[in-house]
Amino acid sequence: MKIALLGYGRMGKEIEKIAISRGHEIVIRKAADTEIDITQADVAIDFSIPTSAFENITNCFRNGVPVVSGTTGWLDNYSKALDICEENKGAFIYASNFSVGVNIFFELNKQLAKMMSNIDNYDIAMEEIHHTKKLDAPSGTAITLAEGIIENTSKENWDLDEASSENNIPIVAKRIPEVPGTHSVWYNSEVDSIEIKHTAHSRKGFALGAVVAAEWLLGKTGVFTMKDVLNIS
Ligand SMILES: NC(=O)C1=CN([C@@H]2O[C@H](COP(=O)(O)OP(=O)(O)OC[C@H]3O[C@@H](n4cnc5c(N)ncnc54)[C@H](O)[C@@H]3O)[C@@H](O)[C@H]2O)C=CC1
Ligand SMILES: O=C(O)C1=N[C@H](C(=O)O)C[C@H](O)C1
Repeated sequence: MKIALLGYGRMGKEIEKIAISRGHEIVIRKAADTEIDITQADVAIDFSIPTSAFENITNCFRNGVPVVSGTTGWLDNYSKALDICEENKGAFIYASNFSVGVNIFFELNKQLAKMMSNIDNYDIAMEEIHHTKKLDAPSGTAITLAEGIIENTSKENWDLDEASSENNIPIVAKRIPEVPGTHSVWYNSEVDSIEIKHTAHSRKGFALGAVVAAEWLLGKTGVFTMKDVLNIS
């Protein structure tokens, strides 16, 4: 496949290595707000910045190029992007996290939330740790985890705060140099704690997942998720 990399930072460069090792060609490397001819590409992979993702993604829809996006922090515009995708009969996959491990973790988190929903005396807490260059907090992955808990319990929202409250899921975001991404969910009671945790050891898992998603998306029309790509039920 001819791939356009929309965003050529830490992730763009990691994706490039994996894409080339799987026989693909990189035809565009976009690292700023510059003009590009996206129609040269069979598929685009957007790992850019929160303020550029919407424009990058919708430019692909308008030009008939399928797009995979992993950029976080732009989701206020997500439903507008889906409308533009539909108008143009585009193809789109967004995931807050493309690694296989985290997508399994998302399902585990939902199952655990369901099990805990009728058990009293446990407080939920969540922590995400990332490198100090990360622009957004909490991470997109932490937000997806919180949404999975909200779907399956009486919790109503999340809060970037250390205090626990009746309806909130408190998320603590820590920034430590070089950490690729660590997410933990706890249920704490007076007598014990239950903890589930995912630790990324590098960016390879995110990058491989994004390339696999792009391979899977080619030739399809519509909006999909990593559950479709990985066939997780
Ligand atoms: N969904 C997932 O699995 C993962 C998502 N991410 C997310 O991906 C995004 C990128 O992460 P990193 O590569 O670590 O960041 P980075 O800061 O290393 O790279 C972002 C790149 O976007 C470029 N850029 C700026 N304006 C642009 C524009 N208008 N069009 C295209 N590129 C532009 C910047 O110059 C930079 O090279 C972040 O939002 C991060 O949270 C990161 C890892 C995994
Ligand atoms: O910015 C990062 O690095 C990461 N961002 C994603 C997120 O916000 O969840 C995914 C991963 O944790 C790395």
